[in-house]
Amino acid sequence: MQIEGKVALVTGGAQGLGYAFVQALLDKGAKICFCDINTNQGEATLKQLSDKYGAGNVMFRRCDVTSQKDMEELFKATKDRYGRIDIVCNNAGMGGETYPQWEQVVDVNIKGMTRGSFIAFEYLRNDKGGNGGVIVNISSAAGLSVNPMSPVYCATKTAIIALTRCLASNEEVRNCGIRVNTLCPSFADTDLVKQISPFTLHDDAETKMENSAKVTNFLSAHGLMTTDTVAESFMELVMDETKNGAVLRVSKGKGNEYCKIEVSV
Ligand SMILES: NC(=O)c1ccc[n+]([C@@H]2O[C@H](COP(=O)([O-])OP(=O)(O)OC[C@H]3O[C@@H](n4cnc5c(N)ncnc54)[C@H](O)[C@@H]3O)[C@@H](O)[C@H]2O)c1
Ligand SMILES: CC[C@@H](O)/C=C/C=C\C[C@@H](O)/C=C/C=C/C=C\[C@@H](O)CCCC(=O)O
Repeated sequence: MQIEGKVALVTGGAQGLGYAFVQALLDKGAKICFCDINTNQGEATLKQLSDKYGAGNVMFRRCDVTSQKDMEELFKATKDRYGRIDIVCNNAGMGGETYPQWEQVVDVNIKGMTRGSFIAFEYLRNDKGGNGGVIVNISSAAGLSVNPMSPVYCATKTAIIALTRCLASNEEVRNCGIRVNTLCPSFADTDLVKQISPFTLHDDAETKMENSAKVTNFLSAHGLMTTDTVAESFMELVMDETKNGAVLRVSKGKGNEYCKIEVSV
């Protein structure tokens, strides 16, 4: 896929991996709409990107991906501004293993990405005025190899792999010219990783210290990628038109690994 002149929508683009995906797309000549629930960070990122790439090539809207109304308005505003949508990155996500945060994790990580995929179909489908295109859902290596410290987060990321594989292998979706891929990064240097707090049955200080040490050891064992490294893998899923239903794991230690997840037909 040639990126020059294409229009991309990225959720959770104010910082972290989403911000890196936005920059990688702008570097290739895309026009961008990014959203985020964090208005202050979104506005600050918008100013930075507008100064660098031109205000006509990037827009920001506050949007909560758990809100159907917000997301419908986001897609409509993007189409109204740029006249088309070709690329959708469902990136917004969060971690959390205790009540009530874990319910928000499920809402954002599963329902938010499902919502973003389904609304994207209405704008990309070439049988109803769209141009076809590609959806990249951001899962995680934690969706491929789970760990006892993040049961809820891992469950949500495994769900995204299943959602993506099912949608990509659906004949109706394929016949509308839409590709659906998922990226499964291992650890990258973002706020989400800095704020990790593992699942635990105990709240005593000693257990918290033990769990904190486990997380630190886990992180150091896997290593941290830069967000730009992850963005390179993301762009491969966007630009390579042979990639549909791809499950791409990327890690500091092993780089890119395409994973085979069975689809029963
Ligand atoms: N950082 C990693 O190591 C890593 C690894 C694998 C997968 N991921 C995934 O990458 C994605 C981005 O995470 P990140 O590491 O950049 O974290 P981050 O916390 O730096 O960025 C996430 C962004 O999403 C936004 N967001 C959260 N909830 C939202 C909502 N309801 N509506 C709109 N925006 C919302 C946040 O405000 C933030 O700007 C997530 O889906 C995460 O699970 C991250
Ligand atoms: C230290 C392992 C980590 O998964 C533990 C997390 C504990 C609780 C918080 C949880 O809700 C959030 C997890 C966030 C993980 C961030 C990045 C992962 O997506 C990367 C997975 C790396 C891997 O498993 O190879």
